[in-house]
Amino acid sequence: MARHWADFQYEIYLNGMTGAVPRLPTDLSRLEELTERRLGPGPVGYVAGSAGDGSTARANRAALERRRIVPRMLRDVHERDLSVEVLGRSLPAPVALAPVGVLSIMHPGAEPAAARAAAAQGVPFVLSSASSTPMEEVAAAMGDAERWFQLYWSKDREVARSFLGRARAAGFSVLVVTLDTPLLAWRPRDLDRAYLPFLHGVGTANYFTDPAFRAGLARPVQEDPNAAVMHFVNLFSDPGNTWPDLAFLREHWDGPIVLKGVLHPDDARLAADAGMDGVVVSNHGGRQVAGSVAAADALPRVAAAVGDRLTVLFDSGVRSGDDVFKALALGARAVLLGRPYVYGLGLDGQPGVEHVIRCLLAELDLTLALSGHAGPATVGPADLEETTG
Ligand SMILES: Cc1cc2nc3c(=O)[nH]c(=O)nc-3n(C[C@H](O)[C@H](O)[C@H](O)COP(=O)(O)O)c2cc1C
Ligand SMILES: O=C(O)C(=O)c1ccccc1
Repeated sequence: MARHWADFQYEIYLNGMTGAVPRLPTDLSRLEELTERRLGPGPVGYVAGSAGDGSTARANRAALERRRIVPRMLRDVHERDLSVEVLGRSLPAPVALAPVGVLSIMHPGAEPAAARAAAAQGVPFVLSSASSTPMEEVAAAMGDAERWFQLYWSKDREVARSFLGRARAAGFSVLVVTLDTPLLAWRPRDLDRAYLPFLHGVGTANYFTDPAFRAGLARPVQEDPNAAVMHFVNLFSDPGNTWPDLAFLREHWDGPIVLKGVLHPDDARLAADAGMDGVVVSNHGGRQVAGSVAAADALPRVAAAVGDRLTVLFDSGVRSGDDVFKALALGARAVLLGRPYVYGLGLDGQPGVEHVIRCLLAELDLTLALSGHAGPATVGPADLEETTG
């Protein structure tokens, strides 16, 4: 049975008959400001911050806003089904929650709260390597709901291998390997406050619980936490990796592998040549390369290059159902939702994340219907026009 996402709209109006209004805004682009007002600028600064002067994050929005939907009429949109096949799994809608580290800075419920929300709504949760909760605990909070694991590919191969084994054992099905963060970028908002969450021991839970990581420490984590943090910072990522190194991942992961942070069509082709299953077209929400191409501008080029060989996913700048529609039209099979769900978590824990997912998908359902589509399959480049102004 297809889920009727748009019913959330009537649910809200019906609840209004008894005087209730939603606890959070239904325009998700308003969440950032509200979160900052309620939580203060500190944690929100880390989440909202970007590389350089923030122009890449703005370019992500501009590239989506520049494209406008051209709705079609009289196409029978009475019965709709938003489900899609992605990497061999059937998803109820073309959306998953993006990997976001250090969620405990936003809410004490952290990753388990967000993961429960994703599970309750049936959308996949992608757990970050840099989560503030060990992956086994997050998995336990999710039952058998769909979960994917994001790998920060450690310099210590034994740690990377150990993470893959643990993730597999904990029921994570798809591996998302992030390529755009061999180093953390120049992020003035964090630099000006001299704030890096790891130095406060946040975002290291998977490492500190890992036998291979602990084997590299001279003394146990509890005895010398500062040394453990420094060890984490040193091995967290490996700027020395090159394309042939992907063979290591294929060897140690028997499910689908998706490369996150691909923007150039030639890199997408190299991913396909290396036997990968998919790519996430993403500039990390503008947090890595200042001045980078907007993700939505890169998307159609990557889709044209490898759309027939790889599953193309997208993130960076998605704030509404119509943004999801546009990403599908530009060639994405599904999108990852980033900052909006993190603000939902900060404002209201698990219910806040569920609110965000339900708003996004209700709006997508309505956008599809009002544009003449009964589901994602019929959406394509002809549904958009690009404005110049
Ligand atoms: C606070 C924060 C932490 C993030 N941590 C990770 C991470 O651990 N791994 C990863 O692959 N991407 C990480 N990302 C990037 C997201 O997965 C995603 O690419 C990005 O949020 C999309 O941009 P948007 O939020 O503007 O839509 C992080 C993003 C934010 C905002
Ligand atoms: O802040 C980020 O964007 C990010 O990707 C990250 C990297 C390491 C740990 C936590 C988050």
